[in-house]
Amino acid sequence: MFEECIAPLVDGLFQGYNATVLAYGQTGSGKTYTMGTGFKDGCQMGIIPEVMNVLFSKIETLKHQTEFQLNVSFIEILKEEVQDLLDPATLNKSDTANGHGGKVNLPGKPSIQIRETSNGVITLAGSTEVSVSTFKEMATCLEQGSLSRATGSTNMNNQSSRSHAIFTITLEQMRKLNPVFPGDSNLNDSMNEEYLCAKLHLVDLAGSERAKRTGSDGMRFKEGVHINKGLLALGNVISALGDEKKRKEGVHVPYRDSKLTRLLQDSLGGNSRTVMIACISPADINAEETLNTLKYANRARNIQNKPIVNRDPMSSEMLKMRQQLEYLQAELFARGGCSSNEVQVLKERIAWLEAANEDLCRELHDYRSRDTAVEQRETDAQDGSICSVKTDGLKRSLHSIESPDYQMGETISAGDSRDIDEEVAKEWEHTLLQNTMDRELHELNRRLEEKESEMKLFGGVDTAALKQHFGKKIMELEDEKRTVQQERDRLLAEIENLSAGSEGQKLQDTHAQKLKTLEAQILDLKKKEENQVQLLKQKQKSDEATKRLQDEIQSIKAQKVQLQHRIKQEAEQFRQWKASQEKELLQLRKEGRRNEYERHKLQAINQRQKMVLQRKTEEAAMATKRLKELLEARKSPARDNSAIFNGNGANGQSNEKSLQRWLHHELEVMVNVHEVRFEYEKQSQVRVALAEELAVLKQVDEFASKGLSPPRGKNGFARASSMSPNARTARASSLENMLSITSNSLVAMASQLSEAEERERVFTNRGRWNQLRSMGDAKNLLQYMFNSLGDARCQLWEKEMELKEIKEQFKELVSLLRQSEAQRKEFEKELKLREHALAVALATAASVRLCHFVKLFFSCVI
Ligand SMILES: Nc1ncnc2c1ncn2[C@@H]1O[C@H](COP(=O)(O)OP(=O)(O)OP(=O)(O)O)[C@@H](O)[C@H]1O
Repeated sequence: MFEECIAPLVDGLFQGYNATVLAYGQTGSGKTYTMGTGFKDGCQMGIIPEVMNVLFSKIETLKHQTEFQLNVSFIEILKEEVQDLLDPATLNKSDTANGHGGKVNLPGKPSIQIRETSNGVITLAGSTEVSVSTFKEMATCLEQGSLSRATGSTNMNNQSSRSHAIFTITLEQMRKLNPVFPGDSNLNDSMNEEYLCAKLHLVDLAGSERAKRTGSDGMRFKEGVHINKGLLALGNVISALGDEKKRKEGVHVPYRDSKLTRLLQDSLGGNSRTVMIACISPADINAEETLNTLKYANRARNIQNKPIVNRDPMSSEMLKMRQQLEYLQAELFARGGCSSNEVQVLKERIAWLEAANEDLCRELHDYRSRDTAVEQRETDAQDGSICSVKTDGLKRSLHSIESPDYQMGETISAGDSRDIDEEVAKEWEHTLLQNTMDRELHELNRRLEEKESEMKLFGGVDTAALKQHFGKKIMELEDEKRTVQQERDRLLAEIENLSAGSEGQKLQDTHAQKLKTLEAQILDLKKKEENQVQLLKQKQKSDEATKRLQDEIQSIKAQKVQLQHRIKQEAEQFRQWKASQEKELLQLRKEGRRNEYERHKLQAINQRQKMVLQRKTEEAAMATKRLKELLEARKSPARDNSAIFNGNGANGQSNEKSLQRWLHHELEVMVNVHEVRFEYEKQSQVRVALAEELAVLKQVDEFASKGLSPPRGKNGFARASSMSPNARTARASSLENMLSITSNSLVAMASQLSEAEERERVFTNRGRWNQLRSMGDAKNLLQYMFNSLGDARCQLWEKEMELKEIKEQFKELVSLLRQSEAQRKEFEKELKLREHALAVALATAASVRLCHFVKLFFSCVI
């Protein structure tokens, strides 16, 4: 953990970054153990001793180039009071005071105050800061402070920390920097130094605790209340900082609610790199606390700090000046002595700037023309002119939308397919537009980056400083020129005054020589001055070019913002359109599903009807066939009769049998005719119903084709008009099919019936009994008929009895069914009552638990 989380913070200290390590968790979970705040007898366990090790070994390696100064302070917050653990006065008393809250501020010693400096840094006024230079010294401080810290025994920890402890290491460093002017290190020492100061807070918080579990009472209980209060305030701060929503809303962060949060203000959301260690217990009895700690830590993860390098203001200023100086040095060095080169460089720069400017103008023009084209496309799309380009992708997507299944094909018919066309075209158009705009944005970004990097070439140049520098230089040159000119004038005057003697001649020569040199100097100075003026002018030009470049960048940025805004708008419009489309599609799908269901239902009805009809028709056909056969058999009565009555007249018994067969046959014909007539009537009724339904369907279709709504309230119209056109067609064709089947069957039956009637007419009156030739035959037949009638009656009676029995059984079944239905209702009622009772019981239990929790919460707060 140290390598992963803490070592980088220690490294950061050397770069001037503040850091904080916080250990948080329930009592007895190992915070003190982890932090090493219980450092005793040189036993090096925990983070603080480890930090000390790394710190001193690093100082050892860097000490030849940096001066270090280390200070430590160690304080604790006990019952909302800040106590100094390194105060020599309290140190002596610690033996007696420790562990039992016997800590009191010594009389005369002002208590430690938390202050905030003008630049928002939190300081502790009155706390002892011990300067240390070795590991041992620092370890002594830690050990002494740890000994002075308030600890006490609870049920959950033998040596429970009763306060929040903060061990602070302040690292000050004075770094030697490389001199700006090589070989000029004696110029100003302070300019070649950098001062950094960083603080590392190592915080061992007191553990959150529940009085019931820690078994604390009296003073220990009061301590616990204070501890929880401080932790609650810390929780509120973490919550305000860690909740993104709250952060965005700018919710007030209650740092001032407790001393702990006030002291850690910088560490939580401020200028510090902070690590929070969540100490948890693996015991299941602590599961709730463990979960709370993890939630706490999870929230703390979202806090965003803003660490900065803590350089002292003088040092920062110095750094800035150094950078400026270095730049000027470089400029001077680049321009020194070779003015024509310099002019050349400037000229090149101007030419390049002008070319860049032209490029920018051209791009701007391109962009504007593209922008107009996009706008044109937009207006076209609004006018409803759908893009005529139909790519493969478009066709594919059209196909995929059209294909799904029957009901979609049914619902998305002619008119709807146009909608799909429009939808796909719109989607396609949106993608096209979005792509174009994205490309444009990308292009703009690229150019902006290009321009900005070009600007950087100029950006680094402090033009005002350069101008000032050149102005100063020109003034200096002018001064120098003036001095030289004055010298020359003086020499000229001297030459004139000198007599023409040899001495004078000699002096004159020397003066003339001097004069020449001076003239040459003046010329040289003039040249330099001109060069400087030229440079200044070039500089101005380059400034103008820079300004133009800046303007261009601004304009590109404005365009970029506009484009981004349009992309956003377009995306939003498309999203809304898409949502409405999806809603419509959903509606259509729903309708489609309904239609599909209807279609299946109709199919099933058609199928069933058809089957029933077929069965009936088959039965009718059978009856008709039988009738036909019977009638065929009766067509040759003479032959039969002769066979019956003449051929075997001698045999009386066989004659009797023949007569009986004849009677049977006659009866069978009669029954059969009855059956066929019955079937005929039934089928006629079915046919009428089918024909009526078909007529209604056709009328509804007619109305629909005319765009009218069919008359309301008319029989069958409502059902037919609720059907989809396709379903109507399917039903109509099925009806026609069934009609043709019934027609055929009816025709066959009608022909047989008419034949039977014809025959019947022949046998009316006594024609039927012409078969009987003698009284004996008649008596025999009558006897046979009487017997048959008697048998039939007896059978009828038996059947009636059976029917009666079945009816009785049916009645019993119905009453049983009613009883079981009543019982079911009773059960349901009872079940509902029980459910209600259970819900009430649960709610009561929950409210009791809530009350208990609230009570507990208030007791903690109090
Ligand atoms: N990782 C560990 N390995 C071994 N012992 C541990 C470990 N963590 C904690 N302990 C032991 O558990 C006991 C309680 O630990 P510690 O005092 O650090 O808890 P704490 O969280 O600081 O409690 P409190 O909040 O009450 O001060 C100590 O005896 C400590 O030595």
